[in-house]
Amino acid sequence: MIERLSPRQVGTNLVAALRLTLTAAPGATIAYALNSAVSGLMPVAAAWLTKLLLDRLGAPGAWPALLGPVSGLVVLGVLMGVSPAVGQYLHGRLNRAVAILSMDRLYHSVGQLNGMGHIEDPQFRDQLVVAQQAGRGGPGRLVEHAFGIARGMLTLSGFVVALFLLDPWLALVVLLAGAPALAAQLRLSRERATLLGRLAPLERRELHYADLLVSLPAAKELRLLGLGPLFRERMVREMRAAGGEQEQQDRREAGAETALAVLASVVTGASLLWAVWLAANGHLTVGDVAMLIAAVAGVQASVQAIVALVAGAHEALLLFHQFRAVTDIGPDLSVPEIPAPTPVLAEGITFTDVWFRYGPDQPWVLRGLHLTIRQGEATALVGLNGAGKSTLIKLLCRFYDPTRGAIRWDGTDLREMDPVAFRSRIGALFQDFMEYDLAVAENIGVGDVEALADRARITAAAERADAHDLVGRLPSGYDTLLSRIFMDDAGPDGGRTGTLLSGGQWQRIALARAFMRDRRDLMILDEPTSGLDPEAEYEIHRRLRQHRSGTTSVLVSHRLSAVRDADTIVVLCDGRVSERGTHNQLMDNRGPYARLYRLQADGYADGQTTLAAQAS
Ligand SMILES: Nc1ncnc2c1ncn2[C@@H]1O[C@H](COP(=O)(O)OP(=O)(O)OP(=O)(O)O)[C@@H](O)[C@H]1O
Repeated sequence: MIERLSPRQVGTNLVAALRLTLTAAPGATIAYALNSAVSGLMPVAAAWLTKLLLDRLGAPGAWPALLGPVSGLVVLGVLMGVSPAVGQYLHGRLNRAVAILSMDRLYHSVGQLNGMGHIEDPQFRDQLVVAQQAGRGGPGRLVEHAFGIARGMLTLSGFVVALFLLDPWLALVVLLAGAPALAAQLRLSRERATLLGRLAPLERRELHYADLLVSLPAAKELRLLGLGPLFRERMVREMRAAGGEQEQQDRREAGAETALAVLASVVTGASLLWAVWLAANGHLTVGDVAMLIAAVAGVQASVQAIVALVAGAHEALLLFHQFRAVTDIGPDLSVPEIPAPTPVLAEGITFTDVWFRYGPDQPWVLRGLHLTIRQGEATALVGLNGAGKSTLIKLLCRFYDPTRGAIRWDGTDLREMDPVAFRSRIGALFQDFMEYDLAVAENIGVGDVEALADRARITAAAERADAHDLVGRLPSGYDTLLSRIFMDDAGPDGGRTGTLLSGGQWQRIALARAFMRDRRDLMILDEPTSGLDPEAEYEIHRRLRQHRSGTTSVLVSHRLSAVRDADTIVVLCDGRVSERGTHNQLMDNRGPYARLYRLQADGYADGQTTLAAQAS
């Protein structure tokens, strides 16, 4: 998953990271660069001043001449003490600003995914995990490493020049001794980055099990079925697998670093011997020896620091590349440069020979479906489990494009429209609606974000969904926090726990959310009353009938009594329309609809007979 980068990719990623930091924190970036440059030159300056001091110490009456190097060393000492603290502060500031900007960009790009294809793709989700990790500290780390390398290069060049002046051969040997370290660290950093990619699926599964163990929706089944130990054991298994991979990597790193440390010590020892031998034979002064020792140690320290920084930068670069792969991914549904307008629906929506499957390796769900949803009519979709009703709804919202065939809005193919503009024409209640950990008013208001603060519209939507009375009974009415995982600390008395609703009560809130968009062209209701008690269900359907005149609606329901007065009932079977018509027409047809309807009606009749028998 994490591949080798070409020099061009290295360059573009570095430029992109620098641009990101300059946008996020221009002042801190420039100050950090200057601080790095100053701190890079300080060790060399200190070594030269020490050499000067030592050489002048031997000369008679040298006191005035000593003042220069001494005061230089004092100033350097102060700078050396201050520079790391300043660097750390600037780095923290830079990192925080970059993390905010990169996470904002990452989630902006994820928000640009206009379909469901990528978000349901496990490979993309793994890539997303790496990008999330890289986005938080990655770009900042990359720039920090890049400046660190520049700082190290400055120190290194200073010491190399000094060493060359004293002994060119020694300079060459010390420099060459850094080459194996560079090669080894580059290899290790690539391995570390690849490891992150391999760990992503393990970590996602581990988090999934950990989440299940404390999740509120799973809590009941977990306790009743005793699933805790099973999921805990699976979580630990994923952690062990990830830990095993990390352990192997750590072992390789420890081995390589030990070998490199031994090599460095051998080079230092040999250079020291060489310097002492030269001094003993009168080729070097005491100051030269001090400079040579400082230069050998300085070159080695800066080569080591550069090698470690290059390796770190390499790893950060590979991760940043993944981050950019996600931020540059672009929309997963094609949108023409100049999209067709999305006019008010005048005639209807047509499905022409629509074939659809969720992926090339998945079975066909819709198989040559022809359907017309006429403007102003109520169309009901019925069919057995897995017949493709929810899939049809998802295509109707353009969460996916048909694999073959076309869906047209008043004759315009949905693919020619901008999905965002198109979806703003639709109101929907999905079978798997969301229960947001927000206040009631917000839970309803998000149905039309522009009206989030419009209490009158929120109340009207709640009244239509038969939810107003229920909200009135909650501790803070529309301001009640619907959550058991957050405290409601925004209220006047603060620190109150939130409230949890029943399934049917939640469904009414979700229905009210859908009604926030009731002036749109198309209202989609996928099993809107499945969790409601019979009285509430009757009431909601009565209101739906009352309000739907003139609006176009698509209703999916297994409760056939709820769909019997739709203008058209469409029966889906095996991804095709098997019959369509009004309730009476379909009953006369004696086809699948009539059979299902009788089955349900008989169930109720049997129940009534039994109840009557029990009563008598
Ligand atoms: N995201 C998905 N990825 C892969 N396959 C899917 C996905 N969603 C649904 N399917 C498959 O598509 C088929 C049709 O599912 P769909 O949810 O459309 O049926 P349905 O008629 O709404 O069923 P139900 O009455 O149970 O809600 C099923 O076989 C299901 O496994």
